[in-house]
Amino acid sequence: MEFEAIIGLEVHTQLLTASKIFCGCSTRFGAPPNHHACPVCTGMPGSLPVLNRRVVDFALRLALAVGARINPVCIFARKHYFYPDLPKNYQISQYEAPIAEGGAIEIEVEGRRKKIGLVRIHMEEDAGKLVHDEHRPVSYVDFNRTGVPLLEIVSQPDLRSPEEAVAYLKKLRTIVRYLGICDGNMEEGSLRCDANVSVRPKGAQEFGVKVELKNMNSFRHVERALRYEIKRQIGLLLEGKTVVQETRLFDEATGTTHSMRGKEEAHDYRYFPDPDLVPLHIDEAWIERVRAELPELPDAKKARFVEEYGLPDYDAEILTASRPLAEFFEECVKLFPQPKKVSNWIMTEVLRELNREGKEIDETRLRPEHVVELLKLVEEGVISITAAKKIFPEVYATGRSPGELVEEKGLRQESDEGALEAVCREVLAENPAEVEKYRSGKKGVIGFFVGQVMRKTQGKANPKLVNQILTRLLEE
Ligand SMILES: Nc1ncnc2c1ncn2[C@@H]1O[C@H](COP(=O)(O)OP(=O)(O)OP(=O)(O)O)[C@@H](O)[C@H]1O
Ligand SMILES: [Mg+2]
Ligand SMILES: [Mg+2]
Repeated sequence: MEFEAIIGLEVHTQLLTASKIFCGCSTRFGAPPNHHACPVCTGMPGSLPVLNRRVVDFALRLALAVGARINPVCIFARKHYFYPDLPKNYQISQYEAPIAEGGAIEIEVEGRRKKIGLVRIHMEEDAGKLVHDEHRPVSYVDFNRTGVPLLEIVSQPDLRSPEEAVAYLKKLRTIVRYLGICDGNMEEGSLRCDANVSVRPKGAQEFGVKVELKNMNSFRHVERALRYEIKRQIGLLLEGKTVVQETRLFDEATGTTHSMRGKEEAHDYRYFPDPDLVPLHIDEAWIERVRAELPELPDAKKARFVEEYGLPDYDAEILTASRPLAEFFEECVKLFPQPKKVSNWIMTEVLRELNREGKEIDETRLRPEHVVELLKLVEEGVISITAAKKIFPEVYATGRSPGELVEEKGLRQESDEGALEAVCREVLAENPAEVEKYRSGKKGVIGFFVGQVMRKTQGKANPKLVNQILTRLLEE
């Protein structure tokens, strides 16, 4: 029997606002514990929350970017649960009437495009952090994160494989980064994902019982957790057992999932409208103000790169996956209007360095001028492409000028015609048999001659020029 997986993701994104969602405390990461906490975010009696307007702006940006319907009146609700990281004993979230509903995110897996529907986007506050002492039976609580604004983005159960789930997550991360509303760092927890997954016999209409997976802090973990869980559920069904609805934690050491708790029903949260926060009215003018400031989004940018620069889909996809990278590319093309050459360089040499360091282009010393200077040096025959590749890592690491490094390392190509012709004549004189072959029609031996010239010049001869000179001498 064949099975298919059904996956829906709940993604939490921490917003890049300066202050928290309902108070003026800083959201800056890395302060000593409990230095960004006040009566409001720690839920002291008598304190009152005041909504941060910027959070709404950010939520609207995302809603518009994914084509969601914005609710003209949205409501904050209390979601009750008892856990020490949330001192109020409820989380301010949204339940009925979230800020936006519907919309979709387009993904591409193995060349196939697919729209993944969204259920809703809502605003809420983050909980604090529990720190467990390894040596003593003690836990500490840090409220710096309590009240940091989050957007929760809930997808429809439209995903059918771990690969699709990862593609969706990556796309969502690209979008929030483009919008400048979240840094999308999964390791640091500014983008977190709960994955809901069930399996059913292929062709069945009804969904199976779902399990919610937590504790995956990288794309790889999401993929591994889902893969394991799908296998586990299929195994149960094949044995005639049933899947229980529950929350399971991913264990990265073993690549498995284990039960954390049975899934409480939504009504256990006793949601009700927060009486301290009035319903939020969002008028057209507000929406239009936000819309006017939206940047070009990844899909549009990709289409434009194909259209305007004549790039293959593949290049455009990779270059636009990061907004700073796309901007870097365009800066280069302005100075060196050969898009494919620029793209090739970025997709190989530049991305190799970035991936190795796990960095974004704007976190490095590399500037568009560096890449352009290198490409021009190659174009003008001053250095070989091999030499350009050789010095690039140093340009990248130090931000030094390629021209300077070329001189310092003596990588300048020999482009003096007279000098090169002398070497060419030498090579031809030393290889009369090969010359005969050439003259009898075996033009391919020219490669051999070029190789010999390169050897005699320690690789510094300009190969294009050598080729020209050799052809001229041989045809004489
Ligand atoms: N049978 C199913 N199999 C897989 N995924 C499902 C199934 N049914 C629902 N889902 C997905 O589960 C997710 C449910 O998220 P939602 O936030 O609505 O509820 P919740 O998980 O109960 O709430 P909470 O925010 O408290 O965790 C959605 O992404 C939805 O697409
Ligand atoms: Mg949810
Ligand atoms: Mg959930």
